[in-house]
Amino acid sequence: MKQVILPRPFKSHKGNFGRVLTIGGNENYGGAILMSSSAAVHAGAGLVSCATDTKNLTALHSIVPEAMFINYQNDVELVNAVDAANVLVIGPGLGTDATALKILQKVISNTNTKQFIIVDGSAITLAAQEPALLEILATRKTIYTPHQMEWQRLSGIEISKQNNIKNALKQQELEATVVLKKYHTTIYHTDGSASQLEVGGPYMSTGGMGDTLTGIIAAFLGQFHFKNYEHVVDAAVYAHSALGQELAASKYVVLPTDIINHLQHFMSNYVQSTIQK
Ligand SMILES: NC(=O)C1=CN([C@@H]2O[C@H](COP(=O)(O)OP(=O)(O)OC[C@H]3O[C@@H](n4cnc5c(N)ncnc54)[C@H](OP(=O)(O)O)[C@@H]3O)[C@@H](O)[C@H]2O)[C@@H](O)CC1
Ligand SMILES: Nc1ncnc2c1ncn2[C@@H]1O[C@H](COP(=O)(O)OP(=O)(O)O)[C@@H](O)[C@H]1O
Ligand SMILES: [Mg+2]
Repeated sequence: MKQVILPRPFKSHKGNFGRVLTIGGNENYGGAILMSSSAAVHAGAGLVSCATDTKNLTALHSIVPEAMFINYQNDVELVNAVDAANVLVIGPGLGTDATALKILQKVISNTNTKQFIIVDGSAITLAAQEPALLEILATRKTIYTPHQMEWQRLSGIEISKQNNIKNALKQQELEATVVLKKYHTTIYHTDGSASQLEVGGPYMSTGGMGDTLTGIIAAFLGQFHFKNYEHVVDAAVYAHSALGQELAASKYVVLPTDIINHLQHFMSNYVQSTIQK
C-alpha cells in the first residue's frame, strides 16, 4: 500500500483521479449504493456518478452531494454514463429481479476493454446464471468481490469445499481478479498468484461493509495508475481492513460509515508516513 497511495501531482484536475460510475441500489437497498458512492468520493475518486433508482435521488444528494445522479431505468442516460466512466462498480443493492438483470445486461454489453469493472453483490448472483455475461466480463479488466456464498454461486464450489487450489482453478477460468471476502480475505490475480490479507476482523461484520469496499477499490483504480492494476486492488482491500482494524482499537464494532468517514485521514497519514521515511 505504501507504494500505491502517492502524493498528488500539482498539475492535475478531477479528471485525472477517476470517473467512477456506481450502479445499483433498488427501492429496498438504496443504502448499499450510497455507501459505495460515498466510499469512492472519500477515497479520492475525481468524479463519481451513481446510477440508481429514482427513489434514492434525495438521499444521494443529501448524503453525498459530490456524486451525480443517473436514473438507471433510463437506457440513454445509463449508456451515456457507462461510456463516460473509466471505473464501474455494479451490484451493491441492485437486487436480482428482472429489472436488475436488464440493467446488468445493458451495462456489461456497453463496457469496453479499457474500463475497470468491479462486480459485486447482486450482480455476482445474477451473472452466475448468465454465461454470456461472464464471457464478456472475461475480456474486460474485471474484479469480482464475492463473499463466500456469492463465490459458491459463481464458482459452483460449496463453501465447505472452497480452498486455494479449487478457487484458483475457477478464477482462472473466469479470467478475472477475484477478491474472496472472509476473515483474512484472499485475492486471486489473473497471473495465477494470490495474496492473503492479514488485517481486519469480526468487528467489520456489518451489512454494507462489502458495499463500502467496492467504492474504495474503484477510487484507488481511478487515481493510482500502475502497470499492474492488481497491486492497486490489493492496496485498496488492505486499506479497507487496516483502517477497520485501527478503528477497532476503540470501537467494539466498526461501521461502514466509520470507515468512510476516516478514509481521508487514513490515506493522508499513509502518505505522510511514507514521505517521512
Ligand atoms: N443497506 C443496504 O442497502 C444493504 C444492502 N445489501 C445488498 O443486499 C444484496 C444481497 O446481499 P447479501 O449479502 O445480503 O445476501 P446474499 O447474497 O443472499 O447472501 C447472504 C446469504 O449467504 C449466506 N452466507 C454464507 N457465507 C456468507 C458470508 N461469508 N458472508 C455473507 N453471507 C454469507 C448467508 O447465510 P446466513 O446469514 O443465513 O448464515 C445468507 O444465506 C446485495 O445487493 C447487497 O449489496 C447488503 O450489502 C446489506 C446492506
Ligand atoms: N469476521 C470478519 N473478519 C474480517 N473481515 C470481515 C469479517 N466479517 C466481514 N468482514 C468484511 O466485511 C465485508 C463484508 O462483505 P459483504 O458480505 O459483501 O457485505 P455487504 O454486502 O453487507 O456490504 C468484507 O470486506 C469482509 O472481509
Ligand atoms: Mg456484499
